[in-house]
Amino acid sequence: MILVTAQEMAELDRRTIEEIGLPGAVLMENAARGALAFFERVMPDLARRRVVVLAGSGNNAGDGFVIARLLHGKGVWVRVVCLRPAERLRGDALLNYRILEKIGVQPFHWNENEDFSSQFSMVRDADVIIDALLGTGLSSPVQGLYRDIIEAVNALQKPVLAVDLPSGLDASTGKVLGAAIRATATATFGLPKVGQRIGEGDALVGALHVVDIGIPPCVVASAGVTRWWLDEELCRRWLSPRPAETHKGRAGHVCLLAGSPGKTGAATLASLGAARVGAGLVTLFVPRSLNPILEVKLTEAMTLPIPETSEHSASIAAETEILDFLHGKQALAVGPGISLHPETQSLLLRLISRVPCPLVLDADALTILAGALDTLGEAPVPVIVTPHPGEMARLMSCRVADVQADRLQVAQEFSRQHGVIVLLKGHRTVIASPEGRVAINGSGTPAMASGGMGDVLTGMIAGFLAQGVEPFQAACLAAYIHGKAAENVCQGKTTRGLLASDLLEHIPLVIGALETA
Ligand SMILES: NC(=O)C1=CN([C@@H]2O[C@H](COP(=O)(O)OP(=O)(O)OC[C@H]3O[C@@H](n4cnc5c(N)ncnc54)[C@H](O)[C@@H]3O)[C@@H](O)[C@H]2O)[C@H](O)CC1
Ligand SMILES: [K+]
Repeated sequence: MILVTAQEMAELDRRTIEEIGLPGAVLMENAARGALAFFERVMPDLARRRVVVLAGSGNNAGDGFVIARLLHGKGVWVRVVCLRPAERLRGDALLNYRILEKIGVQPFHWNENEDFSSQFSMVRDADVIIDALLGTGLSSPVQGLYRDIIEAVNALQKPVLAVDLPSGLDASTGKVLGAAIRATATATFGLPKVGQRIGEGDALVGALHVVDIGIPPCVVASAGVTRWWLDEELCRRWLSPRPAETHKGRAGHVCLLAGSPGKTGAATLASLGAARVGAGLVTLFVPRSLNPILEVKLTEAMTLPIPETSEHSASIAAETEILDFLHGKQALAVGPGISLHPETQSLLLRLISRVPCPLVLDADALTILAGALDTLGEAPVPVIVTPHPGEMARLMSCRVADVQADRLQVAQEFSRQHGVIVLLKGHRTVIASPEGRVAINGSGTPAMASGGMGDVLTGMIAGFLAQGVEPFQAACLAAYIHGKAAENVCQGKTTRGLLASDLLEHIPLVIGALETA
């Protein structure tokens, strides 16, 4: 599903109203009705609860007024508390404020000159609070009364149902501006906001539901937004079905350069990750003395013993043999466990500028690359780099905290700067492409924080590349399926003890579920 910023959503609203002719009041009515239907699913006994709607001064408040009207019509005990005078209301919000008055639901207006606690008692006595203070119109850090109310509501530890966004959350960045509501659930309108999926948004929205308010698909399509939330629906679209007459020669040949003493597991996991997403053939380039070990650890994947250094890592002498072998192959993954031996470093940098097939760089290859970023510009093929936050910080010469503070921006900046696809790992993995496409992964579990997970992912990306999936989508599919496989192993029962090798047999099952749904 597409993710939009506040500005993009406002433009979709504007075009729907001004160019298509759907009145704003209709959108508001659709928004409120859809939100209430979702809220009633989240809280089936809502009709028997005492509900307070907290209203601000814009159309988010307008949604709240309509929800109050609908609740009143169902005989629900509902009160509306406005933080701003009615004179501040405009347009559809004012229209629905007046309608509320006419049906006998007189909103209460907060008086900043009177005692906070006594006025707040109405909110404190409610069973459920509906947050219609601020939506996509948030334009500065909340302060004063808004901040006091938000912090007091959060302190109540009562169910809070957010209209469009938890108030105080920036829809475009996921940053909290001053203070933000911690919602039990959020009904958002039209399309999910990128800020609900990154930064602090993911935690603050609670259960998120997208309400169709009637924005025509043609308006969404013409907006040309290339930012996605990676979910089952999207991955199903991007995963082209395998033709019946496929044979292993048609499913691509993945090569990997991985492994060194003590790191044969990384090479094994990456090779099996490639095989498990359906690559036809897999060949692992491995330092000669380690070959007997990998011959035992691997069955389906082949190995090619290559010249090695005195420390049994890949040697610069392997360059010609590797490049010769790569002709006619469809993808190369380099990095898991290759070591930082100077000769291995030289081999990597020479391969990057000569490799004939799409290239995935991970782990030690990224550490080596941090000292030679210009090499990326010499790559004659698409390159996908898969840093975790620490490796991203080294590549960007910044602190890890800077990476994590703005993951989307950091990934997009590096991608554009170096012309590579960036898969920035972590909670909500981000995939960015040089031409501006970006995706946030919706799958995964904290149990994935264990060694080897990245090796499997690297192999999976290479495996999709080998099957002809275009690089951005290959990285996205691998990220989603990798996380979903981990979810399926854990089944919500654990957040620790998951082994990277546990994922392997679940990968084809996740793919199968995507293909058959
Ligand atoms: N997405 C859709 O198709 C629809 C969305 N709807 C709702 O409309 C809001 C956006 O409405 P807007 O009036 O632009 O903004 P808000 O209601 O979010 O608030 C703006 C309001 O608040 C004041 N304000 C801004 N920042 C602050 C602050 N830090 N502290 C205090 N007050 C602040 C600002 O001056 C304005 O007065 C969207 O979220 C949906 O809920 C439509 O209802 C239907 C179509
Ligand atoms: K809100």
